[in-house]
Amino acid sequence: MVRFDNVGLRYGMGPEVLRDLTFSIEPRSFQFLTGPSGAGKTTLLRLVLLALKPTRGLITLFGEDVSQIGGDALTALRRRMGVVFQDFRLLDHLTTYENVALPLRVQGREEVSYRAEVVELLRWVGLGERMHVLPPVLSGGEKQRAAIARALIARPELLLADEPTGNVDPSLAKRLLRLFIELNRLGTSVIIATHDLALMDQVDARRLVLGEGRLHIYE
Ligand SMILES: Nc1ncnc2c1ncn2[C@@H]1O[C@H](COP(=O)(O)OP(=O)(O)OP(=O)(O)O)[C@@H](O)[C@H]1O
Repeated sequence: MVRFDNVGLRYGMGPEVLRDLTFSIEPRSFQFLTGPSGAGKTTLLRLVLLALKPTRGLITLFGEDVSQIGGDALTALRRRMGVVFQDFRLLDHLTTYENVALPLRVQGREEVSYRAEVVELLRWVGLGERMHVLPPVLSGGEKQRAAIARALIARPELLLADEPTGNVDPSLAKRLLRLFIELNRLGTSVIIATHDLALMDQVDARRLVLGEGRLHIYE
């Protein structure tokens, strides 16, 4: 569902941050993306999300060469992905509940059809008591859980998560990891970018390791 062929990326006139990446992400697969700080994990996720264009090489997403499509078709591809950003990107004027329900509202669904689902997921991530407050009053860990719930709610085909357990304690990190595994079991491909070795050790999953611009894959 994602294929990179000899992809390179540089920011402006800077050095190549990613060099000759060739790999693919299979449907229903689960993998970690890791490597030292500054290795390019966020950059790679932004390429998959179509938030950045490669400087060279070919990216194929859901079978489409992304350099050949634009506008509405790109928006349609993006909607098939769920994302947890490092900085959460919650909308401050919407409640926690409304933020999490947003992907379903965008799909044009009626609130009666999803209300119970959103409330159940919020309870699962421990935000049952916080669903009617605005994001500015949430703690860092609560924001992170709201961002995760928003990324999962529409059961995307591909989920990208950038350090999704960076702000929570180990027991909650374990619980959130179970949520990602459950989503994967239901058919979503999952890519989790993380530094957290203890988290990775909990699952026997493929590891994509970035270093010096190159990718090494451990199956
Ligand atoms: N917008 C940008 N403009 C210029 N350079 C950038 C930009 N974004 C990232 N970089 C550089 O690209 C390299 C890779 O950054 P990236 O954020 O992808 O790494 P990372 O592996 O996600 O790091 P971390 O684990 O610290 O989040 C770094 O050297 C960074 O300074």
